[in-house]
Order: sequence, then C-alpha cells, then structure tokens
Amino acid sequence: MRQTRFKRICVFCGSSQGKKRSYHDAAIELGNELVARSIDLVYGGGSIGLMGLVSQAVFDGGRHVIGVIPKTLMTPEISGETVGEVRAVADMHQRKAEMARQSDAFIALPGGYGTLEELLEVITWAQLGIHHKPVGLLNVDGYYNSLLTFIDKAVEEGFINTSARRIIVMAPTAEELMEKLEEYVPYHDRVASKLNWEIGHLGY
Ligand SMILES: C/C(=C\CNc1ncnc2c1ncn2[C@@H]1O[C@H](COP(=O)(O)O)[C@@H](O)[C@H]1O)CO
Repeated sequence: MRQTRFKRICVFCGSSQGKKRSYHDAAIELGNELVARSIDLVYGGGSIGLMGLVSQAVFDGGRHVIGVIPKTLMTPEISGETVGEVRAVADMHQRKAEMARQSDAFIALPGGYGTLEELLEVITWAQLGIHHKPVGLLNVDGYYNSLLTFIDKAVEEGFINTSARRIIVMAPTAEELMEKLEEYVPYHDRVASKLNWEIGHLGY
C-alpha cells in the first residue's frame, strides 16, 4: 500500500467503452491503482461504458464508491445500476458541484462530450482559483493528443497563459499519472488569488 495525499478522487470518463481494448483496460487499471493507494472513488454513477468498469474495479477492491447522478438519469435503462453509494442530485450543475466538493483531485479517462465538458470545467475552476485540486488527464494510446495540441495552440496564440497550461497533468498510464498528481503544486494566478468565491453563490 502506497502513501497518498488523496482520500477521494473524481473520475470523469465515457458512458461508452470506446472501440479499443486499451480504453477498457485503462479504466480497470485506474480503478485498481486507486485501490492500491487506498483512494475512494467519486464518479457520475451508473454502470455503462468506462464508468461501469472503473467503478466496479474500485468497488471490488473494497474501496468506497460514490455515484453522483441527476434524478433524470437514475434509471437502469439509461445509466444501469450504480455500485456503492448513490447521491441523487437535481440537475447536471448540482452534480458537477457535488462531485467537485467530494473530491481531492480529478482524473479524466477517454470519453466524449460529457467527459470533455466535465474536464474543461474543473480546469477553468482551477484557473479561476475556485479550487486548487490537481486535474489529471489519462492519455490512453494518445487519445487526447489532438486536444493537447489545440491547448498548446491556444497558449501560442495568447488565449491561455503559459503558467495555466500546467494545470493539466498528463500521463499515459494510471501509475505514472498518480505519481505526478501526488507531486502537483497548485496553480496560483495573481488576479484569481484575490477573488473571493462565495461558496453559497457557486453551489460549490
Ligand atoms: C443518455 C446517455 C447516457 C446517460 N448515462 C449517463 N449516466 C451517468 N452519467 C453520464 C451519462 N452520460 C453522461 N454522463 C456524465 O458525463 C460523462 C460521460 O459522458 P460522455 O459523453 O460519455 O463522455 C461521465 O463522466 C458522467 O459524469 C447517452 O446516450
């Protein structure tokens, strides 16, 4: 068992499994890595796609799993069954706030629109100083290479600060990613550090 600074990590990932076996394997590997480090899981609830694989691996490994799911998606036909604890929320906004509140770090596995939206929101919140939790990208088989190229383009063109670029912690395997997240030094922007985010206003 390894030492860790994290109690719970939130995983964003596809509600589909994707076409490559490597995505399937990476989801299970990440679940096992969390178990090996005695870290609990927060995720979007349900058993479909990579979400089901990572949550089942963490649950089977004896760690606590919290699925945060909007009431509308809470049917077996849409999201499947959730292992562990289920937290029902009113909508997608409340879900993201609750997932963020419950977690000490975030990791994105491969996924589609939902995963991208969740990932970009927690990156934006880090940039604004709403939280100082690490954000990891598990770049399985280079799945996120084109997103990273786009982000580098945005830095080059002056839309993303060079220092804010390092908010995203990236690695090709769960083990390497966890090592980097353990060492992450929070990003602090001079302007954002002065902002006062009223918890009540943000629902965060
Ligand atoms: C209607 C569809 C799926 C509904 N099922 C979902 N159940 C739980 N959570 C979901 C669901 N769909 C999206 N999410 C959240 O977004 C991420 C996955 O979205 P992606 O577009 O598949 O990347 C995931 O982290 C969840 O939090 C689809 O037919």
